[in-house]
Amino acid sequence: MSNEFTIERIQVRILDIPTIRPHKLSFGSIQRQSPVIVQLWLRNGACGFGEAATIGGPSWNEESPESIAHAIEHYLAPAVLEQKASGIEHLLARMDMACKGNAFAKSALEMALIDALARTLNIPAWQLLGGKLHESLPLAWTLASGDVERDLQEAQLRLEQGRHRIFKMKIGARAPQDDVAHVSRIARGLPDTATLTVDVNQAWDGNTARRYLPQLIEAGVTLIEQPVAKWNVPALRQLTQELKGALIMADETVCTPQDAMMLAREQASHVFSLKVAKHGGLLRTRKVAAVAEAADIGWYGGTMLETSIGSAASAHVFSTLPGAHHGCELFGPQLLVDDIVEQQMPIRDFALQLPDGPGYGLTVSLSQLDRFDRALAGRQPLHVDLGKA
Ligand SMILES: O=C(O)C[C@H]1C=CC(=O)O1
Ligand SMILES: [Mn+2]
Repeated sequence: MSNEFTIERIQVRILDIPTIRPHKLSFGSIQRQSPVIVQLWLRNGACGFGEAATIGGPSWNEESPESIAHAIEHYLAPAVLEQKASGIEHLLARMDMACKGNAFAKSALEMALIDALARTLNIPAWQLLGGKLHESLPLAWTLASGDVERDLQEAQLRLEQGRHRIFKMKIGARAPQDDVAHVSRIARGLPDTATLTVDVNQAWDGNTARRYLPQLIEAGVTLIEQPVAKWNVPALRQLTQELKGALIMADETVCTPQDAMMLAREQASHVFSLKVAKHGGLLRTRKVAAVAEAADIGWYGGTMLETSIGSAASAHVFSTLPGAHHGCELFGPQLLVDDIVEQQMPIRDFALQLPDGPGYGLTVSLSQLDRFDRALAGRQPLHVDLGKA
Protein backbone atom coordinates (compact mmCIF):
# COMPACT_ATOMS: atom_id res chain seq x y z
CA MET A 1 0.00 0.00 0.00
CA SER A 2 1.30 3.43 -0.84
CA ASN A 3 2.16 5.74 1.99
CA GLU A 4 -0.60 8.22 1.16
CA PHE A 5 -2.45 6.92 4.26
CA THR A 6 0.44 7.69 6.60
CA ILE A 7 -0.58 9.78 9.60
CA GLU A 8 1.62 12.83 9.42
CA ARG A 9 0.42 15.35 11.97
CA ILE A 10 -2.02 15.61 14.90
CA GLN A 11 -3.15 18.77 16.64
CA VAL A 12 -5.26 18.96 19.82
CA ARG A 13 -7.05 21.94 21.33
CA ILE A 14 -9.55 22.59 24.08
CA LEU A 15 -12.41 24.95 23.28
CA ASP A 16 -14.67 26.74 25.77
CA ILE A 17 -18.19 27.35 24.43
CA PRO A 18 -20.91 28.83 26.69
CA THR A 19 -24.29 27.08 26.92
CA ILE A 20 -27.50 28.99 26.10
CA ARG A 21 -28.59 28.58 29.76
CA PRO A 22 -27.26 26.88 32.87
CA HIS A 23 -27.57 23.10 32.46
CA LYS A 24 -28.24 21.39 35.78
CA LEU A 25 -27.39 17.78 36.50
CA SER A 26 -27.31 15.69 39.69
CA PHE A 27 -23.68 16.65 40.38
CA GLY A 28 -23.77 20.35 39.55
CA SER A 29 -24.54 23.03 37.03
CA ILE A 30 -22.57 23.89 33.90
CA GLN A 31 -22.57 27.11 31.91
CA ARG A 32 -19.89 26.16 29.40
CA GLN A 33 -18.79 23.09 27.53
CA SER A 34 -15.11 22.38 26.88
CA PRO A 35 -14.85 20.02 23.92
CA VAL A 36 -11.43 18.67 22.95
CA ILE A 37 -10.95 18.90 19.19
CA VAL A 38 -8.44 16.75 17.31
CA GLN A 39 -7.23 17.58 13.81
CA LEU A 40 -5.34 14.83 12.01
CA TRP A 41 -3.53 15.09 8.69
CA LEU A 42 -2.55 12.26 6.35
CA ARG A 43 0.38 12.41 3.95
CA ASN A 44 -2.11 12.73 1.06
CA GLY A 45 -3.28 16.06 2.49
CA ALA A 46 -6.62 14.79 3.87
CA CYS A 47 -7.55 16.28 7.20
CA GLY A 48 -9.98 14.70 9.67
CA PHE A 49 -11.66 16.11 12.75
CA GLY A 50 -12.50 14.35 16.00
CA GLU A 51 -14.00 15.48 19.29
CA ALA A 52 -14.41 14.30 22.86
CA ALA A 53 -16.57 16.30 25.23
CA THR A 54 -17.27 15.57 28.84
CA ILE A 55 -19.49 17.41 31.29
CA GLY A 56 -18.30 19.43 34.28
CA GLY A 57 -14.57 18.65 34.09
CA PRO A 58 -13.98 15.23 35.65
CA SER A 59 -17.37 15.12 37.41
CA TRP A 60 -19.23 12.92 34.88
CA ASN A 61 -16.45 10.32 34.96
CA GLU A 62 -12.68 10.16 35.45
CA GLU A 63 -11.67 12.02 32.29
CA SER A 64 -11.59 15.80 31.98
CA PRO A 65 -10.90 18.04 28.96
CA GLU A 66 -7.39 18.56 30.30
CA SER A 67 -6.71 14.83 30.82
CA ILE A 68 -8.12 14.02 27.38
CA ALA A 69 -5.89 16.60 25.68
CA HIS A 70 -2.89 15.44 27.72
CA ALA A 71 -3.39 11.74 26.93
CA ILE A 72 -3.70 12.46 23.22
CA GLU A 73 -0.75 14.81 23.02
CA HIS A 74 1.68 12.79 25.11
CA TYR A 75 0.70 9.14 24.63
CA LEU A 76 -1.87 8.45 21.91
CA ALA A 77 -0.62 10.70 19.11
CA PRO A 78 2.95 9.32 19.40
CA ALA A 79 1.47 5.79 19.22
CA VAL A 80 -0.21 6.43 15.86
CA LEU A 81 2.00 9.01 14.11
CA GLU A 82 3.80 7.65 11.03
CA GLN A 83 1.44 4.62 11.03
CA LYS A 84 -1.10 3.86 8.28
CA ALA A 85 -4.54 5.29 9.01
CA SER A 86 -6.18 2.41 7.11
CA GLY A 87 -5.46 -0.13 9.85
CA ILE A 88 -7.91 1.23 12.41
CA GLU A 89 -8.03 -1.88 14.64
CA HIS A 90 -4.23 -2.02 14.61
CA LEU A 91 -4.09 1.65 15.66
CA LEU A 92 -6.62 1.03 18.46
CA ALA A 93 -4.41 -1.82 19.71
CA ARG A 94 -1.39 0.50 19.68
CA MET A 95 -3.38 3.11 21.61
CA ASP A 96 -4.37 0.44 24.16
CA MET A 97 -0.74 -0.55 24.59
CA ALA A 98 0.34 3.04 25.08
CA CYS A 99 -2.47 3.98 27.43
CA LYS A 100 -4.90 2.04 29.64
CA GLY A 101 -8.49 3.29 29.78
CA ASN A 102 -8.85 6.93 28.66
CA ALA A 103 -11.74 5.98 26.38
CA PHE A 104 -12.74 9.60 25.66
CA ALA A 105 -9.24 10.50 24.50
CA LYS A 106 -9.06 7.41 22.27
CA SER A 107 -12.48 8.16 20.80
CA ALA A 108 -11.47 11.68 19.74
CA LEU A 109 -8.40 10.41 17.93
CA GLU A 110 -10.20 7.46 16.30
CA MET A 111 -12.96 9.86 15.18
CA ALA A 112 -10.41 12.08 13.42
CA LEU A 113 -8.78 9.02 11.84
CA ILE A 114 -12.05 7.73 10.42
CA ASP A 115 -12.92 11.19 9.10
CA ALA A 116 -9.55 11.51 7.34
CA LEU A 117 -9.83 8.01 5.91
CA ALA A 118 -13.40 8.47 4.69
CA ARG A 119 -12.47 11.81 3.13
CA THR A 120 -9.54 10.19 1.34
CA LEU A 121 -11.88 7.54 -0.05
CA ASN A 122 -14.52 10.22 -0.73
CA ILE A 123 -17.20 8.25 1.11
CA PRO A 124 -19.36 9.02 4.16
CA ALA A 125 -18.16 7.54 7.44
CA TRP A 126 -21.34 5.44 7.71
CA GLN A 127 -20.17 3.51 4.66
CA LEU A 128 -16.88 2.59 6.39
CA LEU A 129 -18.89 1.58 9.45
CA GLY A 130 -21.12 -0.97 7.77
CA GLY A 131 -23.80 0.99 5.91
CA LYS A 132 -26.81 3.06 6.77
CA LEU A 133 -30.00 1.57 8.24
CA HIS A 134 -31.67 4.83 9.37
CA GLU A 135 -32.17 8.16 7.59
CA SER A 136 -33.41 9.89 10.74
CA LEU A 137 -33.82 9.28 14.47
CA PRO A 138 -36.35 10.84 16.89
CA LEU A 139 -34.46 13.55 18.78
CA ALA A 140 -34.86 14.19 22.52
CA TRP A 141 -34.30 17.52 24.27
CA THR A 142 -33.17 17.79 27.87
CA LEU A 143 -35.13 20.00 30.24
CA ALA A 144 -32.49 20.94 32.79
CA SER A 145 -32.96 24.61 33.62
CA GLY A 146 -34.11 23.61 37.12
CA ASP A 147 -37.18 25.87 36.82
CA VAL A 148 -40.67 24.47 36.04
CA GLU A 149 -41.91 27.49 34.08
CA ARG A 150 -38.77 27.73 32.02
CA ASP A 151 -38.70 23.98 31.37
CA LEU A 152 -42.34 24.07 30.22
CA GLN A 153 -41.75 27.08 27.96
CA GLU A 154 -38.77 25.29 26.39
CA ALA A 155 -40.83 22.14 25.84
CA GLN A 156 -43.80 24.07 24.37
CA LEU A 157 -41.59 25.96 21.92
CA ARG A 158 -39.82 22.82 20.77
CA LEU A 159 -43.12 20.98 20.27
CA GLU A 160 -44.50 23.91 18.23
CA GLN A 161 -41.34 24.01 16.12
CA GLY A 162 -41.65 20.28 15.36
CA ARG A 163 -38.17 19.74 16.77
CA HIS A 164 -38.61 17.57 19.87
CA ARG A 165 -41.34 15.55 21.55
CA ILE A 166 -39.13 13.36 23.74
CA PHE A 167 -38.14 15.31 26.85
CA LYS A 168 -35.48 14.13 29.26
CA MET A 169 -35.30 15.63 32.72
CA LYS A 170 -32.10 15.67 34.73
CA ILE A 171 -32.90 14.90 38.34
CA GLY A 172 -31.07 13.78 41.48
CA ALA A 173 -29.70 17.09 42.73
CA ARG A 174 -32.63 17.91 45.01
CA ALA A 175 -34.55 15.92 47.60
CA PRO A 176 -36.28 13.03 45.77
CA GLN A 177 -39.78 14.25 46.74
CA ASP A 178 -38.96 17.66 45.21
CA ASP A 179 -37.80 15.95 42.03
CA VAL A 180 -41.03 13.95 41.89
CA ALA A 181 -43.06 17.16 42.34
CA HIS A 182 -41.03 18.95 39.63
CA VAL A 183 -41.33 16.09 37.13
CA SER A 184 -45.08 15.70 37.88
CA ARG A 185 -45.73 19.39 37.19
CA ILE A 186 -43.87 19.17 33.88
CA ALA A 187 -45.71 15.95 32.98
CA ARG A 188 -49.09 17.62 33.62
CA GLY A 189 -48.10 20.53 31.36
CA LEU A 190 -47.11 18.36 28.39
CA PRO A 191 -49.49 16.99 25.73
CA ASP A 192 -50.07 13.23 25.40
CA THR A 193 -47.93 13.18 22.26
CA ALA A 194 -44.83 13.99 24.33
CA THR A 195 -42.64 11.34 25.96
CA LEU A 196 -41.01 12.03 29.31
CA THR A 197 -37.77 10.40 30.46
CA VAL A 198 -35.49 11.05 33.45
CA ASP A 199 -31.74 10.79 34.00
CA VAL A 200 -30.70 10.50 37.66
CA ASN A 201 -26.98 10.41 36.81
CA GLN A 202 -26.23 7.85 39.59
CA ALA A 203 -27.57 10.07 42.37
CA TRP A 204 -29.89 7.65 44.18
CA ASP A 205 -29.22 4.61 46.33
CA GLY A 206 -31.26 1.46 45.80
CA ASN A 207 -33.84 2.25 48.49
CA THR A 208 -34.45 5.78 47.18
CA ALA A 209 -34.86 4.42 43.66
CA ARG A 210 -37.26 1.67 44.80
CA ARG A 211 -39.34 4.23 46.70
CA TYR A 212 -39.50 7.13 44.24
CA LEU A 213 -39.30 5.59 40.77
CA PRO A 214 -42.86 4.19 40.97
CA GLN A 215 -44.06 7.75 41.70
CA LEU A 216 -42.24 9.04 38.61
CA ILE A 217 -43.80 6.27 36.52
CA GLU A 218 -47.20 7.20 37.95
CA ALA A 219 -46.51 10.77 36.78
CA GLY A 220 -45.87 9.53 33.23
CA VAL A 221 -42.14 8.79 32.95
CA THR A 222 -41.45 5.87 30.60
CA LEU A 223 -37.65 5.61 30.43
CA ILE A 224 -35.35 5.88 33.47
CA GLU A 225 -31.64 6.46 32.94
CA GLN A 226 -28.95 5.42 35.43
CA PRO A 227 -31.02 5.81 38.62
CA VAL A 228 -28.27 4.34 40.84
CA ALA A 229 -24.48 4.41 41.06
CA LYS A 230 -22.43 2.99 38.21
CA TRP A 231 -21.34 0.06 40.41
CA ASN A 232 -24.82 -0.74 41.77
CA VAL A 233 -25.72 -3.49 39.33
CA PRO A 234 -27.78 -5.43 41.93
CA ALA A 235 -30.17 -2.48 42.31
CA LEU A 236 -30.23 -1.87 38.56
CA ARG A 237 -31.08 -5.54 38.07
CA GLN A 238 -33.86 -5.51 40.64
CA LEU A 239 -35.40 -2.33 39.19
CA THR A 240 -35.19 -3.77 35.68
CA GLN A 241 -36.94 -6.94 36.75
CA GLU A 242 -39.55 -5.51 39.12
CA LEU A 243 -40.56 -1.99 38.04
CA LYS A 244 -43.68 -1.97 35.92
CA GLY A 245 -44.56 0.62 33.30
CA ALA A 246 -41.11 2.00 32.42
CA LEU A 247 -37.78 0.85 31.01
CA ILE A 248 -34.45 1.05 32.80
CA MET A 249 -31.56 2.45 30.75
CA ALA A 250 -27.90 2.00 31.72
CA ASP A 251 -25.58 4.90 30.95
CA GLU A 252 -22.52 5.28 33.20
CA THR A 253 -22.55 1.51 33.94
CA VAL A 254 -22.17 0.52 30.29
CA CYS A 255 -18.86 1.59 28.78
CA THR A 256 -16.91 -1.43 27.53
CA PRO A 257 -18.19 -4.50 25.65
CA GLN A 258 -17.43 -6.41 28.89
CA ASP A 259 -19.76 -4.06 30.83
CA ALA A 260 -22.41 -4.69 28.19
CA MET A 261 -21.93 -8.45 28.46
CA MET A 262 -22.18 -8.32 32.24
CA LEU A 263 -25.42 -6.27 32.12
CA ALA A 264 -26.83 -8.65 29.51
CA ARG A 265 -25.92 -11.68 31.61
CA GLU A 266 -27.41 -10.09 34.75
CA GLN A 267 -30.49 -8.87 32.85
CA ALA A 268 -29.84 -5.54 34.56
CA SER A 269 -31.16 -3.08 31.96
CA HIS A 270 -33.72 -2.86 29.17
CA VAL A 271 -31.85 -0.24 27.14
CA PHE A 272 -28.24 0.94 26.72
CA SER A 273 -27.41 4.59 26.20
CA LEU A 274 -24.66 4.39 23.58
CA LYS A 275 -22.03 7.13 23.55
CA VAL A 276 -19.03 7.15 21.27
CA ALA A 277 -16.80 8.80 23.91
CA LYS A 278 -17.34 6.37 26.79
CA HIS A 279 -17.05 3.33 24.50
CA GLY A 280 -13.70 4.58 23.17
CA GLY A 281 -14.70 5.28 19.57
CA LEU A 282 -17.02 4.50 16.69
CA LEU A 283 -15.89 0.92 16.13
CA ARG A 284 -16.19 0.07 19.81
CA THR A 285 -19.66 1.64 19.92
CA ARG A 286 -20.64 -0.95 17.35
CA LYS A 287 -19.25 -3.70 19.58
CA VAL A 288 -21.37 -2.59 22.54
CA ALA A 289 -24.38 -2.29 20.23
CA ALA A 290 -23.75 -5.85 19.01
CA VAL A 291 -23.99 -7.16 22.59
CA ALA A 292 -27.24 -5.21 23.04
CA GLU A 293 -28.67 -6.72 19.86
CA ALA A 294 -27.66 -10.25 20.85
CA ALA A 295 -29.22 -9.86 24.31
CA ASP A 296 -32.49 -8.26 23.14
CA ILE A 297 -31.54 -4.96 24.82
CA GLY A 298 -32.64 -1.75 23.10
CA TRP A 299 -30.33 1.19 22.35
CA TYR A 300 -30.55 4.97 22.61
CA GLY A 301 -28.20 7.39 20.84
CA GLY A 302 -26.64 9.25 23.77
CA THR A 303 -24.66 12.48 23.91
CA MET A 304 -21.98 14.11 26.02
CA LEU A 305 -23.15 17.49 24.69
CA GLU A 306 -20.71 17.58 21.79
CA THR A 307 -20.53 20.24 19.09
CA SER A 308 -21.60 19.29 15.58
CA ILE A 309 -18.34 17.37 15.03
CA GLY A 310 -18.90 14.79 17.76
CA SER A 311 -22.66 14.83 17.20
CA ALA A 312 -22.37 14.14 13.45
CA ALA A 313 -19.78 11.40 14.01
CA SER A 314 -22.14 9.81 16.55
CA ALA A 315 -25.02 10.16 14.09
CA HIS A 316 -22.98 8.32 11.44
CA VAL A 317 -22.43 5.30 13.67
CA PHE A 318 -25.98 5.35 15.09
CA SER A 319 -27.32 5.34 11.51
CA THR A 320 -25.69 1.91 11.02
CA LEU A 321 -27.07 0.15 14.10
CA PRO A 322 -29.69 -2.59 13.94
CA GLY A 323 -31.99 -3.58 16.78
CA ALA A 324 -34.73 -1.74 18.62
CA HIS A 325 -33.92 1.91 19.28
CA HIS A 326 -35.43 4.59 21.48
CA GLY A 327 -34.29 7.60 19.46
CA CYS A 328 -31.33 9.80 20.21
CA GLU A 329 -30.36 12.96 22.07
CA LEU A 330 -27.71 14.50 19.81
CA PHE A 331 -28.91 18.00 20.71
CA GLY A 332 -25.51 19.30 21.92
CA PRO A 333 -25.21 21.87 19.11
CA GLN A 334 -28.58 23.38 20.15
CA LEU A 335 -27.46 23.80 23.75
CA LEU A 336 -24.30 25.72 22.82
CA VAL A 337 -24.38 29.43 21.96
CA ASP A 338 -22.53 28.75 18.72
CA ASP A 339 -21.08 25.95 16.65
CA ILE A 340 -17.80 25.25 14.86
CA VAL A 341 -19.24 24.01 11.56
CA GLU A 342 -20.78 25.84 8.62
CA GLN A 343 -24.01 23.84 8.67
CA GLN A 344 -25.69 21.80 11.37
CA MET A 345 -27.58 18.55 10.87
CA PRO A 346 -31.22 19.43 10.11
CA ILE A 347 -34.06 18.61 12.52
CA ARG A 348 -37.40 17.82 10.86
CA ASP A 349 -40.58 16.10 12.03
CA PHE A 350 -39.21 15.72 15.58
CA ALA A 351 -36.24 13.80 14.20
CA LEU A 352 -32.58 14.41 13.52
CA GLN A 353 -31.86 13.95 9.82
CA LEU A 354 -28.76 11.80 9.77
CA PRO A 355 -25.82 13.21 7.82
CA ASP A 356 -24.22 12.21 4.54
CA GLY A 357 -21.25 13.42 2.49
CA PRO A 358 -17.55 12.58 2.70
CA GLY A 359 -16.26 11.93 6.21
CA TYR A 360 -18.90 13.18 8.62
CA GLY A 361 -20.31 15.46 5.92
CA LEU A 362 -19.20 18.62 7.71
CA THR A 363 -17.40 21.82 6.84
CA VAL A 364 -15.53 22.85 9.96
CA SER A 365 -14.95 26.57 10.47
CA LEU A 366 -11.31 27.20 11.37
CA SER A 367 -12.12 30.75 12.46
CA GLN A 368 -14.73 29.43 14.92
CA LEU A 369 -12.16 26.96 16.27
CA ASP A 370 -9.79 29.88 16.88
CA ARG A 371 -12.56 31.97 18.39
CA PHE A 372 -13.31 29.44 21.14
CA ASP A 373 -9.75 28.08 21.57
CA ARG A 374 -8.88 28.13 25.28
CA ALA A 375 -5.14 28.55 24.78
CA LEU A 376 -5.53 31.41 22.29
CA ALA A 377 -7.82 33.21 24.74
CA GLY A 378 -5.56 32.47 27.72
CA ARG A 379 -8.48 30.97 29.70
CA GLN A 380 -8.12 28.63 32.66
CA PRO A 381 -9.88 25.23 33.17
CA LEU A 382 -13.49 25.53 34.24
CA HIS A 383 -15.01 24.07 37.36
CA VAL A 384 -18.49 22.68 37.68
CA ASP A 385 -20.68 24.84 39.86
CA LEU A 386 -21.24 22.41 42.73
CA GLY A 387 -23.38 24.78 44.77
CA LYS A 388 -26.06 25.48 42.18
CA ALA A 389 -27.40 22.09 41.31
O1 LIG B 1 -26.65 11.49 29.73
C1 LIG B 1 -25.81 12.08 30.42
O2 LIG B 1 -25.51 11.57 31.51
C2 LIG B 1 -25.09 13.32 29.99
C3 LIG B 1 -25.84 14.31 29.25
C4 LIG B 1 -26.67 13.97 28.14
C5 LIG B 1 -27.63 14.88 28.02
C6 LIG B 1 -27.53 15.74 29.07
O3 LIG B 1 -28.24 16.67 29.33
O4 LIG B 1 -26.46 15.38 29.85
MN1 LIG C 1 -27.01 9.87 31.28
